[in-house]
Amino acid sequence: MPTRSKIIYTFTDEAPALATYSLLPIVEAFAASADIAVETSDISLAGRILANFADHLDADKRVEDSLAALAELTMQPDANIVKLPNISASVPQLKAAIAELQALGYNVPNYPEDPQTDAEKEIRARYGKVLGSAVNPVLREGNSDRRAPAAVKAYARKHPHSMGKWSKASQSHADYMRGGDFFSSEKSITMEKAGDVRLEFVGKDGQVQVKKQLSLLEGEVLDGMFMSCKKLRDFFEDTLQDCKETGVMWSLHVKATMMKISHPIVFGHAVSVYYKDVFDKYGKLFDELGVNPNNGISSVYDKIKSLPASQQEEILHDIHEVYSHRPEMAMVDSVKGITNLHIPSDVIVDASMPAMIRNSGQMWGKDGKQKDTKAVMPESTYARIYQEMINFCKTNGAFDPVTMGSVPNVGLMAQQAEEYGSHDKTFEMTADGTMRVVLADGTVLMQHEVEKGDIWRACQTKDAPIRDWVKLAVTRARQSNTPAIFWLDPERAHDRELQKKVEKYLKEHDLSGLDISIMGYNEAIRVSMERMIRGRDTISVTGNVLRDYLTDLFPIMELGTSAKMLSIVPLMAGGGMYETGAGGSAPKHVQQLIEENHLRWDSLGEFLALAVSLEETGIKTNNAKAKLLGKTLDAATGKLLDNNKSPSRKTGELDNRGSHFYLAMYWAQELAAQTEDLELQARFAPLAKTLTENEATIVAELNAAQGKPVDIGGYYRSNPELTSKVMRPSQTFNNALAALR
Ligand SMILES: NC(=O)C1=CN([C@@H]2O[C@H](COP(=O)(O)OP(=O)(O)OC[C@H]3O[C@@H](n4cnc5c(N)ncnc54)[C@H](OP(=O)(O)O)[C@@H]3O)[C@@H](O)[C@H]2O)C=CC1
Ligand SMILES: O=C(O)CCC(=O)C(=O)O
Ligand SMILES: [Mg+2]
Repeated sequence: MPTRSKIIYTFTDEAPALATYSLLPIVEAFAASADIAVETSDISLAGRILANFADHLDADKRVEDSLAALAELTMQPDANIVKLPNISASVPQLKAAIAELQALGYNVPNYPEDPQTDAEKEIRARYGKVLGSAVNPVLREGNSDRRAPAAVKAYARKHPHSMGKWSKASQSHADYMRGGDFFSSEKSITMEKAGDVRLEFVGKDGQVQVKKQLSLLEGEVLDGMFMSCKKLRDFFEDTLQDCKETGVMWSLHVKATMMKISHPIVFGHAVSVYYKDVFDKYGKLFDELGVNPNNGISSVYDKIKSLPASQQEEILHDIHEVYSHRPEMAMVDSVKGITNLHIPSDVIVDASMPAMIRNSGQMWGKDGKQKDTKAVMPESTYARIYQEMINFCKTNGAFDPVTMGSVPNVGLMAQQAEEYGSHDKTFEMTADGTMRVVLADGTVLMQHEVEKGDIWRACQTKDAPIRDWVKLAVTRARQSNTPAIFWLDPERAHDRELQKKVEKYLKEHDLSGLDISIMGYNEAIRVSMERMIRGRDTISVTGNVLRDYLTDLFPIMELGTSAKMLSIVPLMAGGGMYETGAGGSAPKHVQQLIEENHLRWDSLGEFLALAVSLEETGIKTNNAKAKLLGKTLDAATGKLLDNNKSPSRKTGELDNRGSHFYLAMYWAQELAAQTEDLELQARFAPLAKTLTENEATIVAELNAAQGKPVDIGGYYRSNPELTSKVMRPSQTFNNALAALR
């Protein structure tokens, strides 16, 4: 008998966490038959807060630091982790989670927005570890392989999702800075040998302030770049004037969650430029109150609550006045009056831009109607790809999911590559001067003249992940017999350094019969789209940010959502992490569950990830039963797609729980029908029979639960008993599953 192996199933937030309450009992029951333990690991936002403040909690309320344990596991060759998406918290979300935990009796400290004392600074630093994208960069000790499996693509062709029509007259477009942004100032070097560098600021008075010391490895690529605060603010003002003149709606698309230091600052400038009159008039008062535009206009609403009613009304009146002379702004929720600038985590570029493009290039205005939009994305580095796609749709019309090919991605992300690892090397300048990168021997590697308010950052990309990324690209090209394009822009200093390495490492592989090329971003996306509308597939091999953007952009066009992607992270130490989908944690879905007890979250990403995870367990531990479980799970998923048993968006129809029931039934049927393993056949035959015979009863029980509000006792840390009850409402199904054990 093989040794008992372990799959770690992460417990996260929002919709995927809710889905876990229903899916995990099924997975545990099936996996046990192959002697596999499925262990959960709580990396939810609430869990991470508690783990970081264990010393503030009573002994019975302490939790272990699961993220740290998982991070260690990624370095082990036997790691097998199914990673669901988690909240990357903005400051307002973090504060809401803290308040909820405090109300539940957890004695965690308040978030110090303006820390003064050493104690406050220490608390703030600890919360800094929880803020923003704090999980993925820690666990992603491998590069990324994301694609639509054949069965999923076939499903999308058979049941195409709706696509908004494109008009040649559409005024929608992407707008980005033409100078003064990171792209314009990027400098890049490759370390010839390992060495220490200092990132330092030299003031006008010659004073040197060391901001950060880094130990760089041989072959490591280091970039430095900055965004001019003045030019950014001028750019925002210009975009607003342009919208005012042309009548096009204004929207902002950044990634304040993942780019947790630089993008909230960019977002904050957008807020204080759009509402300039208000910030000019009340600047001093807002400073006293602690208003922070980086947290959105909601920060004003929040902080003025302490003022007398009349003064609050005056400020609200002035905010309202702004709308009369500023262009219309895209809404997140027009019914509730929540705009694009409300909080920084509502509009996240990787998901928001494809949603807009899929929607005829339009977003929703304050009257709830769709309108042409200027999509403002200050950083021009990557914004141009969206303009290319918009142009393409204007010329060729919307993409057709029935005929279009696919653009899978091989993304460089291991060891916090590129911008996504830049947070501890990102600084908002407090004075005019020079930022420079200096070797230990005093050699200046690069420098930039900066002004107060500018955002300067450095990015690191290690050599080993680059080499691994090239290998992964060649492997995928070979295995899928698909052309692969490295998206490397000759205009970018960083990409020129990368290109040298790509050319070098490609030589390590047998490339015979493969079609591998290197292109700038504009050309790469154009060629990929031209091939795509002719039904052809093209692998995009990209850096970390494009990985993120493209793995929502193309899947949302092809499949309607990125949740249906197979997302594998072959860990460099030999283990595997299987991410579910490429999308997020869908907060709107939780709202629908609470109001109507319907969960439209599609767990397809979880099904796909689990099948690979089981198969890998089987291969690595020589466990034939595990392999068979993986194979039959894949077949069951195919059947589920074929029979259209994915969750519906409408309350009263099959939802997440119903789709889990069908998965279990098809999986049991597959196991009962196979003859490779008679023990498994005998074990699952009774379950297959019970579920098949009781299909109508179970679906009726599941659907009958819907339509009424439910209480799960919390948002960030819901009550496990209440949530489990809500997520497992069919007694017939629960009993059948229990009988398997
Ligand atoms: N890997 C990770 O850990 C990731 C985490 N995130 C986090 O997720 C949160 C929300 O991010 P956001 O950018 O708004 O994007 P999401 O990907 O959560 O949502 C965008 C929309 O996509 C649809 N969608 C996404 N996943 C599914 C699914 N499994 N089933 C059905 N529909 C789905 C939903 O559309 P509709 O509402 O129309 O049904 C949803 O509203 C943030 O906290 C973000 O940081 C984001 C990306 C990755
Ligand atoms: O970690 C995050 O905040 C988001 C990750 C993400 O969007 C992705 O990897 O596609
Ligand atoms: Mg993403």
